[in-house]
Amino acid sequence: MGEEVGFLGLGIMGKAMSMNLIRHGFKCDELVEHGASVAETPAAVVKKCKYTIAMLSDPSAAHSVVFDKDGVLEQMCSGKGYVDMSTVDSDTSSKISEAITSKGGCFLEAPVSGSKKPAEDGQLVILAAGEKKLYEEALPAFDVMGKKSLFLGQVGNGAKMKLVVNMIMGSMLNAFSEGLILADKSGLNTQTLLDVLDLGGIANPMFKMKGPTMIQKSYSPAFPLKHQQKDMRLALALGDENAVSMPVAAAANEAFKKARSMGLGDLDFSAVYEAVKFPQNSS
Ligand SMILES: NC(=O)C1=CN([C@@H]2O[C@H](COP(=O)(O)OP(=O)(O)OC[C@H]3O[C@@H](n4cnc5c(N)ncnc54)[C@H](OP(=O)(O)O)[C@@H]3O)[C@@H](O)[C@H]2O)C=CC1
Ligand SMILES: O=CC(=O)O
Repeated sequence: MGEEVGFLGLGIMGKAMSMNLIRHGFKCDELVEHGASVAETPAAVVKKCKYTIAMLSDPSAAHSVVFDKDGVLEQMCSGKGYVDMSTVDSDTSSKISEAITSKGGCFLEAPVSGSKKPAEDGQLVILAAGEKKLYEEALPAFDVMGKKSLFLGQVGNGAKMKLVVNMIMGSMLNAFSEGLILADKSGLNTQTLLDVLDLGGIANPMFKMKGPTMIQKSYSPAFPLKHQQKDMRLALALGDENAVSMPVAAAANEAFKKARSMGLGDLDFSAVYEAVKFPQNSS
């Protein structure tokens, strides 16, 4: 990926990831600042660039950027590559893959694990699947955006891996929220709980990072709650398809849905703490 790279989707993640590409000498299209040029439509980006990377909110956004009028597909052709790093379900990814390859292009899905700070620091974990040749071509870009890239085989495997990881993460955050509430309601100091957790076998970076801000009710979005709920929903659908019973994840999804209904969808996903707390406060 020596040539100019197109980047579609400059939200929390896309902005940080594309900035890293620019910092490391990639010429990035679709960035307003820092000397990169801006194109009007996804089709115009694809026309101009050999490689286009997308980092979009959800399956519907990933789908429409490719298939809608002035979308990626209009200018896709042999010799071009499309790398979708959004978190979507494997069906969406497969449909996009089929469309891109039917026009002669190459497709790779490459969702990432790691949030705003790892994106800024080039420390993401990249879960790629699809066209191996495109993976190899994309590695120099992945190396500046991430600390580790994995190639997981056929299209869909990257999407599934990402959903499994985020299903676990969302369930853990709910258990953590309940623990904070239980500690508080039973007269314990929540900061002491964080210290104890950090010393033991269930210490982890998420509890360490989110715990103090949750205690302070500070939910500036690194990973928007609406996206975590989307991931729980998609992971539960994957469970349906495979007849995997997931009562813990289903309960966690309900809490994220409740948080959305409370208007917390654009806050950080740790704001689920407020939804978990709410029934206790209202009783
Ligand atoms: N934030 C995080 O910690 C992580 C997020 N992810 C995943 O990465 C993806 C992006 O997340 P994040 O950056 O946080 O999300 P944001 O909500 O900050 O950004 C989403 C981006 O998608 C664009 N978009 C949405 N709908 C459309 C559409 N119909 N057509 C074109 N563009 C569209 C938005 O454009 P506009 O602003 O113009 O609406 C924006 O650039 C999601 O799939 C998320 O699940 C993965 C790992 C970590
Ligand atoms: O998808 C979110 C993350 O932190 O990874």
